[in-house]
Amino acid sequence: MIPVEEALAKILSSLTPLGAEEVSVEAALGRVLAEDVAARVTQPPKPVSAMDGYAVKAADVACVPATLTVIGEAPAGRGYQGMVESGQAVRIFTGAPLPDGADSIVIQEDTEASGTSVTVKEAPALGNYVRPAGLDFRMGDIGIPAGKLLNARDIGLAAGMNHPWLRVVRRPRIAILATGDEIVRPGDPIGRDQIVSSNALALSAFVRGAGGEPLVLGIAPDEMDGLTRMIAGARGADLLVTTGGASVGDHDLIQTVLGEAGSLDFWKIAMRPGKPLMFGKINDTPVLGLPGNPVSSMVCALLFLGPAIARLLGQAAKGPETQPARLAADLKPNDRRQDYLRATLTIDADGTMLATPFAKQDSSQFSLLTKAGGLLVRPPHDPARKAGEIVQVIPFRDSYF
Ligand SMILES: Nc1nc2c(c(=O)[nH]1)N[C@H]1C(S)=C(S)[C@@H](COP(=O)(O)OP(=O)(O)OC[C@H]3O[C@@H](n4cnc5c(N)ncnc54)[C@H](O)[C@@H]3O)O[C@H]1N2
Ligand code: MOO
Repeated sequence: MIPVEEALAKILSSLTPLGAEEVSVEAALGRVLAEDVAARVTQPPKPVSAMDGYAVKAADVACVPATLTVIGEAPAGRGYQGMVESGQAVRIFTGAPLPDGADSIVIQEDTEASGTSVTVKEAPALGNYVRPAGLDFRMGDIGIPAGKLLNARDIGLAAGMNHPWLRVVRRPRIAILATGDEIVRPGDPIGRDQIVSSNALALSAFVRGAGGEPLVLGIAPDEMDGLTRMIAGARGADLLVTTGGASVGDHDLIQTVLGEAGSLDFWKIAMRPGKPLMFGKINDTPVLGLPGNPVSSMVCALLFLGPAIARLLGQAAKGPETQPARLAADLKPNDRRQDYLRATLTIDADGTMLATPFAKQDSSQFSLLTKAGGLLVRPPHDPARKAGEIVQVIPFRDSYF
């Protein structure tokens, strides 16, 4: 058996980041930026008012009250064209350009208007409520660095920097193939001795959440010809993910089929759940073969598929992060496999995270994976643990997992 880290390193070393494509800025949420976003405008382009009021010369109103002649109006988007001379003011609104000759804004609450004149009652400091040109950014400033996963704030800044289109890393195309004569798609007639497939759709959701483009190929039978034909559907994908048929049974054919058409390593990984895992290539498409047990396939997705997608997206590719938590139940000594126990995670009175592993941990129990708040990680040969001891957990933080 090989350790989890070794398997992950092998997978990552055989994947290379994908190229870029252009998408509209509004379609770029959740995409990875392929090149720096530099401002194509200066914002604000010229000095503008930050308040509704009057544009004045500060020197004119150093002694208050002071009465000025209102010579015109500057609404946002349509600035005053003339020059403000001594003794004059321009009625101005938030976002409007500061008229030539004016240097400060008096807010309307500090004035009294009467016909074509205005009396200023509070003296403004020089530059009061004036936003200088380039206060936010200047032409050429780098707003968002390449490699950033774009969120709504980034979309706003990129749009404000005048980018209708952005170059982003192409979404990894991940083909997903479930295998097994015993499984049917949800909603299809369920034959005698058959069960409903959960893995392919769970993996599809996982891929989408992680930034990939899933393509569910369907369910391949436990028979060479059918399996070979279904695998051919993965042509053009950046990665083929299979579930089931990874073990040593007579009907576990994935390894044989893939091995004949490409190259495939079969590993036993020192982890539970998720011991049998395959990795290799077929027709130059990398293949990740996950175990069929539903919880094993999802834990393997979290540990291996997530980082693999991150690598294809050119992002830092590493396993999920752990954090300390206080154990809420005693645990027996662990054997040589690294354990990933489904656990509820709660916060106790002093703010410490409390991990309560479920008593049953069979890798067929998807319902417990959904109830869990995270995985309690136990290293190989971890000694018996008592409630109250500190352990490491992987909280399910990603909104899509
Ligand atoms: N003699 C041994 N038997 C097994 C070993 C072993 O080392 N020696 N390993 C066990 C472990 S650990 C695992 S994990 C499983 C992995 O088995 P496979 O990857 O070959 O998967 P299958 O046999 O096809 O299925 C296992 C289990 O999962 C159910 N399944 C399969 N696909 C789906 C799906 N899409 N949705 C829902 N459930 C699915 C399937 O019906 C089986 O119950 O092997 C152990 N055996
Ligand atoms: O790896 Mo299996 O996942 O222990 O059931």
